[in-house]
Amino acid sequence: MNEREGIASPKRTKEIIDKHRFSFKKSLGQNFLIDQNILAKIVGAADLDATKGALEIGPGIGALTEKLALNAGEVTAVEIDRRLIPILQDVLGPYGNVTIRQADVLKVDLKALFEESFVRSEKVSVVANLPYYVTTPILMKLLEEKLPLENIVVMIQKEVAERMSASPGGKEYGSLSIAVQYYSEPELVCIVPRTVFIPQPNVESAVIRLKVREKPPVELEDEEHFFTLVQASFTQRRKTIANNLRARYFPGEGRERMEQLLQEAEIAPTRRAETVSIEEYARLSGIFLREGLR
Ligand SMILES: C[S@@+](CC[C@H](N)C(=O)[O-])C[C@H]1O[C@@H](n2cnc3c(N)ncnc32)[C@H](O)[C@@H]1O
Repeated sequence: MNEREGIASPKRTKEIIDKHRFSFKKSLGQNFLIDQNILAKIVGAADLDATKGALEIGPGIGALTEKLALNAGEVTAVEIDRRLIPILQDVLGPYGNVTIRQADVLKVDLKALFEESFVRSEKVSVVANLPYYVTTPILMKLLEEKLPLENIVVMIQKEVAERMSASPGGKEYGSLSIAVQYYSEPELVCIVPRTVFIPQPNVESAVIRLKVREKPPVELEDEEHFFTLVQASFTQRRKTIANNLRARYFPGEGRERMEQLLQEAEIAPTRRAETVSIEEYARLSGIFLREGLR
């Protein structure tokens, strides 16, 4: 192998694909990276060293896995497509610190996987070029399971990255921004053109880093209640928060009580959900719980 090019060059990728007669499956979000600079940016953003572990989701033919093997201590890669396993074993053979697992990451017991895979690592990060059809379920699973993670550095659809990192006040800000920001501090690393993939995806991409929080930014009595209330607030984006919440919590009743509760949380009832901060939603959730509104 040409060490400078690594696996991710158009020529090398084509050689591997031809050798193994591999055909891409669109349904599995298979768009492989063929650009060394983007790979370097992804790995750089994860802040890895030999004392740290890396979990990759969807290694494909191993372009990013190879960089992780060179930059981290223990590396585990979970790939759903059985046809890729012999290819990965072939191309990653020279690296003794990589373990390949064939599985659907959404069905994996991640806590058990972490215990088995990262015995020597002081910290672990997830680093991946994610399959776009399941980006949000994968990220929410990683965050909600409260795994001992340092960073999650992922290539995702640009539009989703913008929603995850949006601040209150804009049209990108919604329940996804709030969920992701409750568990992590997102930062957009770079925008990525379609031309660095084989085959090229239909959408623009971005690399985002989620620095996983040790402690949430707000203290909640009941996380489930908070997220239900946030979802309900965004039911119809054109409506005010008062109208959306009234429809969910007091269907058919007058607006007065709803307005009082919002005012108690220092949220003007005429505001829209997209202007309300995490702190304000947390306050409102506490007030609703006190009133028995579930
Ligand atoms: C966008 S490609 C990235 C491939 C490679 N990491 C790269 O950057 O070139 C996404 C990969 O995720 C795999 N994949 C799709 N769904 C998956 C799932 N539920 N669990 C694990 N891997 C999955 C696909 O087979 C594919 O290899």
